[in-house]
Amino acid sequence: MTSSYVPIYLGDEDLTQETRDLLSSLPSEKGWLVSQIYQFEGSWHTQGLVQGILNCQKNFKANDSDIILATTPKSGTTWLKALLFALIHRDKFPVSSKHPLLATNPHPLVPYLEADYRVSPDVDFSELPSPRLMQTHLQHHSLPVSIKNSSCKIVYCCRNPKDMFVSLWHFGKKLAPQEIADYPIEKSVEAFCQGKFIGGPFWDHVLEYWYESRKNPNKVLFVTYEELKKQTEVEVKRIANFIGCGFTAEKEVSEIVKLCSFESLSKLEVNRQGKLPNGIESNSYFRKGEIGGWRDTLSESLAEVIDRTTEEKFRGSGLKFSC
Ligand SMILES: Nc1ncnc2c1ncn2[C@@H]1O[C@H](COP(=O)(O)O)[C@@H](OP(=O)(O)O)[C@H]1O
Ligand SMILES: C[C@]12CC[C@@H]3c4ccc(OS(=O)(=O)O)cc4CC[C@H]3[C@@H]1CC[C@@H]2O
Repeated sequence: MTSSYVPIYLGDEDLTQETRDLLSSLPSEKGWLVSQIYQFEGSWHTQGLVQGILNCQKNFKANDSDIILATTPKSGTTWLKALLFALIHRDKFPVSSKHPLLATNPHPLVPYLEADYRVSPDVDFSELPSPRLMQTHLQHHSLPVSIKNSSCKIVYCCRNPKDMFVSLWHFGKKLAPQEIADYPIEKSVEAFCQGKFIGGPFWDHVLEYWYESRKNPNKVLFVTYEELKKQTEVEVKRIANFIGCGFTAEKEVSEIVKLCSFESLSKLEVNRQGKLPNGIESNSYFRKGEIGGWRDTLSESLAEVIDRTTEEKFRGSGLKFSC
């Protein structure tokens, strides 16, 4: 059994026989936050997620106009969900006191593919307004074939691994204090560097999308949390052009950037109180929203362990994180 705090879609109830058979053949380990994780197609997942991924790979049919947000967990998913939602729907929802992001957390506004397919294998996204916007944490090679073969666009966002790790560490501490206490930070860094956590290995995830974006720049846009933070308007315009909804008015850009900023979203009642449909407290997705915040949590020696892994993994790729 997975731990009780785990969102229902990551849990291990009602798996199909096909998934049970598959799981019994997969390498498995005690997770850092959940009791058991499984290595499927090179990446680590809970039993429930493996079921969701299989359903999604079998049943999801991408439209040419779809926009897929792909991220590693804790790398700016919430921010990009808000920005992309606001960009895509800006004609229907101009920035005003009635904007949906003022009343709804960004997560329920943008479906999370493998999680939604976990809850319901025949979930229907055909009612979503076009262009449809959906999110995934899947590695590129695990995406449903139709995402790769259609003309839909993929916006990929990652973050420097030390901040990503620290963000996940604090997220876990909030969600599962006991599991974190049982799993000291040194062990978590070790597991992280071995890639053994949901969605890991981090570096393989990033590299795959990095190479895809270079091979096919009209299909995959590579964004980093750091660049988005440092020059938000420039990056938002780049994203808007990529998804085919470029701006004419500068004012529109700055209004969307302001609406989706950490400062604005984190202050809203809807993001401070209550739980999301996945059972996680809404405020868990808003902590510090900074670059380099890892310094408050990681010792120099633990930071070096992550840096060494990054150096090894990214050698020769031309990819570097500034932090
Ligand atoms: N609008 C926003 N702008 C910048 N960072 C944001 C943001 N909304 C959430 N975040 C930060 O993004 C991280 C969560 O990532 P995800 O959305 O992928 O789960 C958290 O980082 P920290 O824990 O470092 O603060 C969170 O604070
Ligand atoms: C999907 C999720 C972000 C990832 C969260 C997560 C990440 C790593 C974990 O560690 S390990 O047990 O695999 O070692 C566990 C979790 C559990 C919760 C996951 C989050 C639920 C909603 C977020 O988008």
